[in-house]
Amino acid sequence: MATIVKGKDIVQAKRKELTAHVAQLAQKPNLTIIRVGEDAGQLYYEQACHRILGNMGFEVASVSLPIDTDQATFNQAFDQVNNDHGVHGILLLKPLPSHLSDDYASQTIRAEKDVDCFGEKNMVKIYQGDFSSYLPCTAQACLDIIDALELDLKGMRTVVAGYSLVVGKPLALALMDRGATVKICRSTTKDLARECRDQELVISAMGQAQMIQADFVNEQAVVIDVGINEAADGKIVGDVAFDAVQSKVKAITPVPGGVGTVTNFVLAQHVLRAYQLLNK
Ligand SMILES: Nc1nc(=O)c2c([nH]1)NC[C@@H]1CN(c3ccc(C(=O)N[C@@H](CCC(=O)O)C(=O)O)cc3)C=[N+]21
Repeated sequence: MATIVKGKDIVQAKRKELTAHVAQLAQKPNLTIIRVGEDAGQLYYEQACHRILGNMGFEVASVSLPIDTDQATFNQAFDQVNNDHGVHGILLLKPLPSHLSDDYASQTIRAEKDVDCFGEKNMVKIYQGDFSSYLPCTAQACLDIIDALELDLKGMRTVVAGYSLVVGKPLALALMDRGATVKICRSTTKDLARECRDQELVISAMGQAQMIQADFVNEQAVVIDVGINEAADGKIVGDVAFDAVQSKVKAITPVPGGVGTVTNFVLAQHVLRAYQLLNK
């Protein structure tokens, strides 16, 4: 039986501290979420942000644009949020509809407001090995879970399955920076089971339910499930076949209640940092 790694246990004490800190500020730190369309995963995250950051004393606002918004209108809406002095952190929900590019937003976002690290300035730093600025919240959440488990990443055989700009790629770079031996896979990797089977740490961020099965893992493995997928019955599930895998491995994060919970807390930390940077 695996240790079930609950996000709540990792963030609970720190959440109290952060809430107390926020209560003492002159003004509520503001997170503004920009969403185009009505994607289920994005709405789920957005609602969680409103509820959880709201309860911690943040001000959370949403700018919701229709799915057929054109590029000029999108850029204009982005400018408005980026230039608004009342906004401290910006979360642009991904993915955007395929007819829209985030090039303009990524090139112009004020680095201090870039709490999910999609802007070019912050992204380049990560590529250069400078992790002093923001890391995307979900990638940071995985590192926080690794730290809570006190895993020694030096030389650790690690698979990152999934290579998105918001999770897989920055996470792989951060793990390499900490000395891990990182193998990057994706859902189309030939024989993914074979690539995962002898790994000490398996992180799945592919966004496909039931991808990681019991024969992908060994008894010593730690499994971090980043996936957020909607099952046929409307429930949210991860990338890992949880019941089968948890009976075999050393430790595993559940969905919901695992990485997502920590992601939300990291976002709150980043918005507080944005507030501090902008009020210096
Ligand atoms: N630019 C960008 N960054 C993202 O990080 C991003 C995104 N776009 N688009 C959508 C997906 C989805 N996602 C979630 C993160 C946390 C929860 C979450 O907080 N879940 C909690 C609680 C949910 C609840 O209690 O309702 C949990 O799993 O325990 C959910 C979903 C981030 N995404």
